[in-house]
Amino acid sequence: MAQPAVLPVIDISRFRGPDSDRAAFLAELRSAAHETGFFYVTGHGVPRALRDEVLALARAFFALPEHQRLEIENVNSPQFRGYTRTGTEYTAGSPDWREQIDIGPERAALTTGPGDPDYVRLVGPNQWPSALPELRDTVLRWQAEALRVSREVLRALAAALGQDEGYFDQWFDDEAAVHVKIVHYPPRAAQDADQGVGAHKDYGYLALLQQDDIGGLQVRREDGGWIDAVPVHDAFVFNIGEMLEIATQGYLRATQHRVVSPQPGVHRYSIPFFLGPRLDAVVKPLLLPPELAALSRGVSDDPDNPLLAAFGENAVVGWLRSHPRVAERWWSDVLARRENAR
Ligand SMILES: O=C(O)CCC(=O)C(=O)O
Ligand SMILES: [Fe+2]
Repeated sequence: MAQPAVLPVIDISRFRGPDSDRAAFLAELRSAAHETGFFYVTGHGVPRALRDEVLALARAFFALPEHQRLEIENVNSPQFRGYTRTGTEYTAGSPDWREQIDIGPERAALTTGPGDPDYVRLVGPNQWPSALPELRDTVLRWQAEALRVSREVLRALAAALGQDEGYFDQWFDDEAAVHVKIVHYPPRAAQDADQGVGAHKDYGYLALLQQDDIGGLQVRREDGGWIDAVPVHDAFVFNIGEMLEIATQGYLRATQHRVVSPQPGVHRYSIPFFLGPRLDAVVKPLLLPPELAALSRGVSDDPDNPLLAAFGENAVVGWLRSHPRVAERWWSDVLARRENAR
């Protein structure tokens, strides 16, 4: 099969358009999601002003003096929310050259008892910088819009897979475990040190990305080459997460991608949004129409990073692994219990 050089563009407003166009729209979406697992989404209705505002605030936050960024460092947060410095996150054994803020659903922490699952401790408030008070309101509005658009894309995907469009809805209510990152990729430190973020797949169901106009995101092709996800005006980049790969037994695929660091003197800002379900969600394989099931490729599970069908436990394992300092400070009892159980 010829390898695509550019990612397909999906106009999501066609999903609510004339009935006569529905089958063609769903076929386009299905092939974009099955073949590359990455596509641009236009027609999403997120106001330009909000998208500009959130990027402008991202630039303003990362321009703050370090002590003001560290005011919201994630070690302060039992829920892994807040700021992480450049070079402290690793992908495939090498440090990623980016700094970021992790933001989740804005909720009060729950009081937990001995019988509660560990994931209940992931529920809680975000941290917001006192030096940039506007950030909270703007990011929460953007988060709500990203949730709206990604749920709509998920409904369209359910329909494209021969299900009722509400098939996934029960796991994606107001308690869905969504995750926003606000990311700054500083210029590369040396010409060959270009790992903004190393090659990886996203977990969750879908990821939505708002990027600025610098570029650097690359998507793995089947033949091992890379496609540049060049910035497209007014479009979000969408990709399939590992949970949808599991649910479709590999009919949809979570494609690897990476970010190449900007050139010296150039800074890139991006805002990824990961659509996770409720923490108590359990992923069940869906029953695909036979003609699609015949094209399922199975789930490509990594023995170093096994995927669990129970979403909340998956999230706990992922956070404990990726932020050991937060884990030691706030989750030492859980770590000890898990260690003893091995
Ligand atoms: O910043 C980007 O362009 C993509 C980031 C990404 O892939 C991630 O954070 O998972
Ligand atoms: Fe990613």
